[in-house]
Amino acid sequence: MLSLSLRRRQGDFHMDVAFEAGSGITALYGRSGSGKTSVVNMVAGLSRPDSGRIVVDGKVLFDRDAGIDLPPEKRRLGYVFQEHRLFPHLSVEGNLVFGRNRVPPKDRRIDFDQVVEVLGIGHLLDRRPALLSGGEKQRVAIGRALLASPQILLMDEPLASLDGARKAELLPFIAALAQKFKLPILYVSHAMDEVLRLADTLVLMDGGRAAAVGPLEQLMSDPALRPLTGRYEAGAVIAATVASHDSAYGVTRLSFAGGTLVVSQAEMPVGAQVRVRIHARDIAIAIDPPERVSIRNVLPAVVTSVTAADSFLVDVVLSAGGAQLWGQITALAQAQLGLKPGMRVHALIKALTIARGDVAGRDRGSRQE
Ligand SMILES: Nc1ncnc2c1ncn2[C@@H]1O[C@H](COP(=O)(O)OP(=O)(O)OP(=O)(O)O)[C@@H](O)[C@H]1O
Repeated sequence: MLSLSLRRRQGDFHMDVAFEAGSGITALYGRSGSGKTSVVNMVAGLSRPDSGRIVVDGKVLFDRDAGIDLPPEKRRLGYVFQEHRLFPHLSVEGNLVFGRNRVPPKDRRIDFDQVVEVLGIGHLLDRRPALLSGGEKQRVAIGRALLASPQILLMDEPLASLDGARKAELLPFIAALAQKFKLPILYVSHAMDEVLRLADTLVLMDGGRAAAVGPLEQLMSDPALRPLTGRYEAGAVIAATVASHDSAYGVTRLSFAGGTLVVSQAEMPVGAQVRVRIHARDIAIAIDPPERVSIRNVLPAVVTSVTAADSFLVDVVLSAGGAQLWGQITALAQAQLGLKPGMRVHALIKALTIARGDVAGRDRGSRQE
């Protein structure tokens, strides 16, 4: 568990950040200049806060009042940067061994062979970094950081320098790390597709502050946070499990807290954990249960909040069995329906509007997308 509370003035910019990050992947998300890298650098010991405290798993890394400020090499952190920073004169194996040798044998808790296997780099061990693709280099850099048996892994835009295909190749490896090595990860990104795929917890950074911290599904489905999440299209994100495939009709059924969702057939095994993005504009709301309607997803729900987004649109947050859905209807529709918190309604979602890219695999046990 990472717990931090930090203040630092850098030029005109004031950082004043506090949050806690538990197990799994915690994403620091925010626009350029919001302070994401500054947080990671302070945790790593690469820059010094003016005041505050940083604790990882009960170990105090920095405490201004107590006069504690461990140097980077004593912090037991792994750091993966945007660019790989591998040693060019060493082979892949040499780079990995370098990482492992940074810690005395008694403190090594991450197995060399397992790292090689999880990252799929066994066939590259003899090669020099210059002969690797961008994605392969980054996998080796991750392996080197892991083998130093860190208490937490810091990843600062590790995919930013890769093209779309390499990025897609690396995402499942990163998703597998936190679980396979029981290692919390602090992951900096300004790319929402990465964050959706990876993050358990989201820290929304804004102007040097952690403006909101919480489970990703909750923060993404909150219209009030739209100024921070909203460069991305409005909508909810729900956690679900692949329940069945129906090849005859080309559909997949996903089960989630609020019932079953039918989507176009997904290439994922039954039982896989997924995250589904449902765009606010694709939710229609009916007060009475609709009959003989083409829409397959009709979910009973309760209205949680109704807020005008602008003069034309109204945001309606719904709870479907505890899962939060976010719909947008016109102000005209709201004038006729008169939705209020507590009302029982039916959320209608066209299966067609949930595109393949909206269903992201979360099955960290496999390397499948
Ligand atoms: N050493 C420094 N001295 C003065 N100002 C700095 C220093 N380092 C960063 N800043 C400023 O602090 C602010 C936060 O920078 P930071 O790099 O943490 O943002 P970021 O959210 O990681 O941005 P990006 O997504 O562009 O990498 C910026 O306004 C930046 O110009």
